[in-house]
Amino acid sequence: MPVEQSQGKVVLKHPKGSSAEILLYGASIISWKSSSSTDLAPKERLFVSGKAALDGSKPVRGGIPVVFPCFGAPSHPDHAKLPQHGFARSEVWSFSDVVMDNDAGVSVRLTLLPNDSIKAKFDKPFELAYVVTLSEHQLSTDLHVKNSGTPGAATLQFQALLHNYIRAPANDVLVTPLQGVTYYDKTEATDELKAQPKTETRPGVDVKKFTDSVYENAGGKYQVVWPGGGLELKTKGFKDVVVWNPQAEAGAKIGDMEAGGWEKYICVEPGFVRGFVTLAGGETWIGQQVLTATDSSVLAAKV
Ligand SMILES: O=P(O)(O)OC[C@H]1O[C@@H](O)[C@H](O)[C@@H](O)[C@@H]1O
Repeated sequence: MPVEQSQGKVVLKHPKGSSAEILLYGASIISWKSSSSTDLAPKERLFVSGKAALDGSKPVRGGIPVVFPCFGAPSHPDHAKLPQHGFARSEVWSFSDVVMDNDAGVSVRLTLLPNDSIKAKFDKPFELAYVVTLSEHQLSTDLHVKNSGTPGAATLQFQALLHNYIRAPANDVLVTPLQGVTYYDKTEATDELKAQPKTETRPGVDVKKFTDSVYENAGGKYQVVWPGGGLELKTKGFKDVVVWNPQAEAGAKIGDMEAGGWEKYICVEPGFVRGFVTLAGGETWIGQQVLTATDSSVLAAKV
């Protein structure tokens, strides 16, 4: 069966061998195995820490957590009661339906609506739908955010981000093309320095040291390459991108990070995180990413 559901998990299987596993908890994708056009053996493309909780007791350290309605510590008054990165990654979503099931791909929709625990912290009318589509070499994830209030009712203001933990040798990986893009460096010591815009000068961004950079209006299409491997990210609606790797400096302080885990991934996270999306009652916003497994020589030729 191309879509299997069991014990809080949805598994997608493509006839050509790729697969994806999604927890209803947080709609967190915890595995994506895919071949590429030049490497025909499906292999794991995401990193999940060996110490990650997968039992719904805390957000998953790895995979693709969904960040909504705030990125980082809340900075908007509507989000004041929320934890870092909001509630979407720590609520149980509902399986809605199979959207597509054919040779091109298999696709499912999960949804999250306000419940009592959310309303206690964020009493705004919203509906979230998350459509995950698996094809031979690609994984697409679309986040639909609706202000479910009536036209003329209060606006819904939010940030959203897909926190991709891409399995890659962190000390050999490069992200392009971010040269010339304005970014904010969250590794700086003070709030004042964190808020100061910098301009990226590197043709390829590495994470050999502790990196936590928020690139604003970053272009929407990125290559993540390392010797012998690579991924391409294409996005819509997510105008910004965050590049994060804690290295040992910050990684050793993360309780659910396995020893040396920071050497095994890079987070490249498309989001709308500088400023806020504002939706009037009845309006919907869509943020989309398409991850394509490919090999670095193909990507290098495109850069
Ligand atoms: O530990 P968390 O809440 O999952 O966050 C991990 C990281 O997520 C990144 O998106 C942030 O830019 C970092 O500042 C943060 O440390």
